[in-house]
Amino acid sequence: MGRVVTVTPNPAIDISYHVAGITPGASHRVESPISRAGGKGLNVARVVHQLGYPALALATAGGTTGAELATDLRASGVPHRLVPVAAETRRSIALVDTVGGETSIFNELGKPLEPAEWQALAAAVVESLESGKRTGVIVASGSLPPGAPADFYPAIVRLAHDAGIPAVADTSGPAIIAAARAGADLLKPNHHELLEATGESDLEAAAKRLIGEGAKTVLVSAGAEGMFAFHHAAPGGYWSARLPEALSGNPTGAGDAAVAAAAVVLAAGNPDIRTMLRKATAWSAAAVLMPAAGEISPLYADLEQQLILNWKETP
Ligand SMILES: O=P(O)(O)OC[C@@]1(O)O[C@H](CO)[C@@H](O)[C@@H]1O
Repeated sequence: MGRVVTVTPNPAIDISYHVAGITPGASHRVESPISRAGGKGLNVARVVHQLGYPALALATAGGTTGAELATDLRASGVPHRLVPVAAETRRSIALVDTVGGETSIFNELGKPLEPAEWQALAAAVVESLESGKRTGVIVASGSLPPGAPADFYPAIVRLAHDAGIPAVADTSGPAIIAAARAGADLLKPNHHELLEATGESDLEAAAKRLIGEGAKTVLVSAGAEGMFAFHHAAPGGYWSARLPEALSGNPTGAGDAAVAAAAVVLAAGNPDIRTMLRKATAWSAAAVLMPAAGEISPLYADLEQQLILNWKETP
């Protein structure tokens, strides 16, 4: 199987605070803060690597947080290449209420990159494709920092297609529409990102809009409701998958685990939508059981056995 190459222009140092009972306006003590290299594409590469599949993470890194990100990534053993940038790498904070069951996420926007830094990141993608190692899929993940070139993710999709391999994009805002128009093989927005980016009020209409724009498959993660899969060759309906009972835990990175699963399926040259949906839903649920993003519980295979899969015909 070819490796999964992930591209993360706007990575983050992810800080997770687990607190038993969060009261807005109150002061809280945090016993065991977790701090690690994050950002969607790094989480995808971590999960792919954890499950023993080949991965390469490409990302930017700058300033002290960038140095911290580099140290943590090195320690993780995930194969990676970091493009040095002048701007300080951002932080993202997840507040997990272990009693209330709610998680709140605070994503810094990130700082603008220089045009030469964007070119260096794109060049790293080209070099990964030209290296002797076979790449099976390219995954472009995460929000873009302010001032990012609108064409960056579409350009990544084109690079993948020129190399004859599929491209996945997991992002938000106008970048999702741009990736769809470039013909991305898979888009994986969450429910809220999907409605926000398309301006639709209904999940099905919104996903079909992305297919209409040019995306081949749209996987929508919808928390406790599970996951929905729309495919361009099956316009008469969509698949859904969910567990009999939703799991509680830390949902940060659950979507990235879903992307990791879908990327492994695509890289193996088996783009069957049901296989992709099953694996993506199970890995995503297994991520909720872990304290921080970028890893999944070994229970993922058991969870896959429990899934309820449905095909819904639509007019
Ligand atoms: O600002 P983005 O890129 O949309 O989200 C960033 C982020 O919250 O997403 C990951 C979880 O999916 C975290 O590791 C990370 O910091």
